[in-house]
Amino acid sequence: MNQKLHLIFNPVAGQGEAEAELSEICSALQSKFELTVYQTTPDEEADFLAHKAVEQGAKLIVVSGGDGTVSSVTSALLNSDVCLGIIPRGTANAFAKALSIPENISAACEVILSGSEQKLDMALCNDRPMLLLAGVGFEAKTIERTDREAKNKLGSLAYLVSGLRELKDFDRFDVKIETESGQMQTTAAAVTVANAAPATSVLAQGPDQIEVDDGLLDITIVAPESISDAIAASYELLRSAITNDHAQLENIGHFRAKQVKIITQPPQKVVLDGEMIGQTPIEVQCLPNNLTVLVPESTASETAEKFQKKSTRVTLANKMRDWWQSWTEEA
Ligand SMILES: Nc1ncnc2c1ncn2[C@@H]1O[C@H](COP(=O)(O)OP(=O)(O)OP(=O)(O)O)[C@@H](O)[C@H]1O
Repeated sequence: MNQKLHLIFNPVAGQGEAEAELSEICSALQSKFELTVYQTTPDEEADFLAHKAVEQGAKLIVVSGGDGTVSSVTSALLNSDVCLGIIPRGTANAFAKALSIPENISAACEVILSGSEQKLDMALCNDRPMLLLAGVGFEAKTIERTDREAKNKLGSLAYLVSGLRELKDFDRFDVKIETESGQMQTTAAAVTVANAAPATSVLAQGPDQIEVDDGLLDITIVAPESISDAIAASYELLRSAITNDHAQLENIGHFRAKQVKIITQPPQKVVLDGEMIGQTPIEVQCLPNNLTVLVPESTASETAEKFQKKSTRVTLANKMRDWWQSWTEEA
């Protein structure tokens, strides 16, 4: 008998033809799985449906929608042995990009049919599940400015347009950051705490590479003095994302921690995995190896290779800790 698969499908995500996309997904997956399909509605959101599927004994849940839908489903999977598949159909598809899952429906279905299981870290931000990142300040304002109408018209360019508008009058704020190894205070325009992030999440790109399975959060602080500084910082972060090299401007800081508390003055808006969740303060805690996701074979083998390079990573982490200590002593 075929393995059971529970599909959670958001019919309004993205800009495609939902009905045709659903039937494409079902016919691709039916060859190997016995499907139960749930469609999200304003009353029955993805997290509710995912909890329902888990209660019915689901061992494999596939989510198809944008980042909001994927994030919602992960909330039902914390600390469980349920495996998650992703068929991205949103505007930004940051989860899929971060895990190298293709944005084309038939290629994403192929990953469900023949991909590999990978264990990923999850995190909790103010007790809500976080798979990608929490943005404080600039990023949150950019996301808030990007409405449904703009996303329908411009797709992912809508985020860029909002970001450029926001850049024109960016604000700075005082921030106190506490981790398990120390605390610091500074003035910043954006603070980003990332568990995983695609290259398109520019403000998270302080480090050379964001590891999805290292048990650590990557914290990037951008502290420009002027608009031209802000533009230079954005450019440097973009370069860091493209070249996998860490950002090298004086007004960009980066470090790693298992948990972090961020307090700002005045309070700043916070975006969590693409959704506005309120204001600072936030507390984020990494939950190592908490989620199992189906990824392309190539992503899984890259991860295995990374484990062989673990000694290099430990050296880098030690360097980072020394840098963090000297920075906190100066602050
Ligand atoms: N049937 C529905 N009708 C109206 N809204 C829905 C329905 N199902 C889900 N939603 C809403 O869809 C939103 C989630 O959309 P999602 O983030 O997945 O897609 P997106 O906005 O296209 O993508 P992205 O986050 O990449 O920009 C939630 O706010 C949820 O309330």
